[in-house]
Amino acid sequence: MTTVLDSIIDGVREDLAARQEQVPLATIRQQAATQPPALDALQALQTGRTDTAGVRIIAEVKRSSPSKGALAQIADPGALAAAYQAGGASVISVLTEPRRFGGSLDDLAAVRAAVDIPVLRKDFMVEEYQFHEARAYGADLVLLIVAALDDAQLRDFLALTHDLGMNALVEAHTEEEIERAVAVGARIVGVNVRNLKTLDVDVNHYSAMARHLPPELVQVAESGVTGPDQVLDYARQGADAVLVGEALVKHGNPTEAVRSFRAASLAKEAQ
Ligand SMILES: O=C(O)c1ccccc1NCC(=O)[C@H](O)[C@H](O)COP(=O)(O)O
Repeated sequence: MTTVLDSIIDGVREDLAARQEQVPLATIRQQAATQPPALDALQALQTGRTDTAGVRIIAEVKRSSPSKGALAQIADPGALAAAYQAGGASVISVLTEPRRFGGSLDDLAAVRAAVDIPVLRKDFMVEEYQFHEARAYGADLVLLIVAALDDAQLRDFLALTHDLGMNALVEAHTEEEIERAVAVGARIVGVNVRNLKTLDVDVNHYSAMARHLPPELVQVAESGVTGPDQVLDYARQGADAVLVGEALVKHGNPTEAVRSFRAASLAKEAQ
């Protein structure tokens, strides 16, 4: 059966083939090599569970989604990202897939130019070219979706990511996917409570999966945040960082939204 994830990836491959015709791999590699070194996303996220600064927020620039359609008119993604940073975001996530998410590499470049914190290229990474492209457009961190890759690809792409000086958010949904992420040496593991095959979102899924996450890894709770209470809940389950899209792009005041999410997690120890 063809899943939503399969059909997204088919589109990604078609678009990628067109881009590779325009800009060959050798050229994009050269462009990547001219970028300043990637910022350290691992450091930006890794003490979210243990220090007193509260859970780290990965704030997303998300125009639309397969599950919800259009979410927000984002006229200036750089300005939105700067507003997130002003609220205390630790990392900015930029969806660059155009067909279902309305994103682009131009969005990534605009965000890179507007902030001085790490930037995640959030896309469906299935070929080497995309990793050089991510770096060429200023990404510090890329997404590796375990469900979209076999073990050899996961291992090779993680190594390539590190060779390029970037970090990877390795995204799992099931216990088996967490085991695969750990086995290839992931340093930052996300549990997406959205099932990318069915699009079902179940925020309680995080607590069911969190117990399988090795404590030494950076742990990220992804999706399903509607307000500060959910951020606090993920923080209580041990998340170092929480990735938020829809709730932030729909909020009228993105700086205040990030600030309130961050502040909510500080209540973790209070009860
Ligand atoms: O958002 C979707 O509908 C979606 C569908 C298929 C694959 C990926 C999808 N979203 C990517 C994400 O995981 C989210 O953008 C991210 O975790 C933020 O989620 P949310 O805060 O629930 O917008």
